[in-house]
Amino acid sequence: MLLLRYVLRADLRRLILLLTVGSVLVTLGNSYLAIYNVQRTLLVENTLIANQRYASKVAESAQMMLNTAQHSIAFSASLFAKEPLTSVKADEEVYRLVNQLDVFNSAIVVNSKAEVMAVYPETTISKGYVLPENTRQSFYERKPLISNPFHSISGHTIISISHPIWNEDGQYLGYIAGTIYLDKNGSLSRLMREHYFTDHSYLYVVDQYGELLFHIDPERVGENVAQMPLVQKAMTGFEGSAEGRNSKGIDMLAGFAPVRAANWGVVVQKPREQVLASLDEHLMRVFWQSLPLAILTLIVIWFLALLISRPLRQLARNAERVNEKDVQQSILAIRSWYYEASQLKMAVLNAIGLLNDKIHQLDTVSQTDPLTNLYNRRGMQRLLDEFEANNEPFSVLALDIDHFKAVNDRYGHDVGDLVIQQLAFQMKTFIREGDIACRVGGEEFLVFLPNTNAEKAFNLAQSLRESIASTQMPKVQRITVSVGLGCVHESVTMQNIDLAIKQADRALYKAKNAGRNCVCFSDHVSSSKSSDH
Ligand SMILES: Nc1nc2c(ncn2[C@@H]2O[C@H](COP(=O)(O)OP(=O)(O)OP(=O)(O)O)[C@@H](O)[C@H]2O)c(=O)[nH]1
Repeated sequence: MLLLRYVLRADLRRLILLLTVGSVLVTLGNSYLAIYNVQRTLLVENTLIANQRYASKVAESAQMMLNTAQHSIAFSASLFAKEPLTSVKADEEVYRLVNQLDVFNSAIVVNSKAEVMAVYPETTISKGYVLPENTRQSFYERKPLISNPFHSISGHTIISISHPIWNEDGQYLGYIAGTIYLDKNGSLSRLMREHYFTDHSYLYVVDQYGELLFHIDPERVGENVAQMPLVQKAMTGFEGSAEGRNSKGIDMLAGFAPVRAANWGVVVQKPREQVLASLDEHLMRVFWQSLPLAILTLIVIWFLALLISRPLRQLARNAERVNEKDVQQSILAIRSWYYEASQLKMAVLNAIGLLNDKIHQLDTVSQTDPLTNLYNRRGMQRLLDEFEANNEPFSVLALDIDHFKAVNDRYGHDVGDLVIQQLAFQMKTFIREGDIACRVGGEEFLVFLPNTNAEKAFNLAQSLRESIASTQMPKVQRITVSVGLGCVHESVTMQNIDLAIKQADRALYKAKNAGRNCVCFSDHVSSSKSSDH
């Protein structure tokens, strides 16, 4: 809401700020997203590769252990080929197998009648025990075997590694076998446990039927997980990696590798969420590290926005007060340091110049009499204000055409106008530079003579009157004027000015009464003591 209000009160600076800050934020967001995506892909790929390598390494170790076990059993079987298979010899061999290698949990020698000849350690099975039919795989197949996992009579899940015993004549004497527990006491289990991870990764081993041979949760050993897609991949006999769900519905990144000697699959996996958790931390670190620079960037943007918008802002502010006197000065002072601002500044200055000219024109028109182009009463008042402001003494002539009514009556109004125009022209030509003539009524004029005393003014008035009287006028041949004179000598106040004009009027009246075509004046003109003559 606040942001909306801020935008709605938009000015250039805010817009630049919003635009640039928005762009920076979008760019930053994009960068974070890109970093996140690239890092996530990398992390997932690296985890998959790492898990595959680990699975491969563990599978290799298991393979080596099984190979060692097979070689040991094969060596023991070869011993009986050279020497007669006696009970004592068999006892010695099973004892050696279990204790020397630390691979087998138990060992057994079965003779050609499927009777146990030797067993170590003696548990539920003892010498003379005849193997039941369903446990005679090694006995019948007569070849080196790694059995499928099975539950022993003693309650362990075990595998058996067996080798047939042939004497030198090729006669089958039975077989020797070592067993490995798959539960926590077994050598295979110990081997797997060495590969425990501390980072939420874990591994498990399945046989060719998808049964768990090893799992970090010992309770799950023996469970069939063949339906799990990851397990199915691991059971293909190839090394690889894949993403998939575990039995609890958790997304996993898994690597797998086969133990070919036993058709097993080793799977190493890590929850995807755990892998990506580090990425979130990483991204937060990137965010905090880039924050000072981002803040600095925003400050620089703010400063630049200020710098760019400043001349335009100042121009706009000045445009608001275009009527004020000093506006042109303040616009000239604006530092328009780039092209657009400088052009705008010129345009605004030109516009203000034009406006002032226009105002001046209108002003002049409003202060000028259209018929004669002399000042009218309004123009005269401005003049008087200046006299007062400058405390400038002056004399004033009140001038009126004699018997002008007769002119109008005889020649018509148009001729009367021409006469007024001609008279005005003659007055303007006659008066000195600095003197000012005004038309204040139909055929009444006031002529202001700055810094001119009464005597000088009187002489001037006489000359003007004579000049008019001797000038040829349109149609009417000749006209005369009567002139009254007033003066302001000192203390040029508006009151004294009014008094001087009134005195000039009265003097004019006097001149009319004196027979016209003459000049009369008041000698005391600037104070109430003045009187007319
Ligand atoms: N043509 C013309 N006549 C004007 C104008 N303004 C005033 N008048 C006339 O000027 C005449 C002034 O006459 P009056 O004031 O009686 O005085 P006068 O006839 O000049 O006689 P005195 O002043 O006493 O000598 C009137 O007839 C007005 O109509 C104008 O602009 N043009």
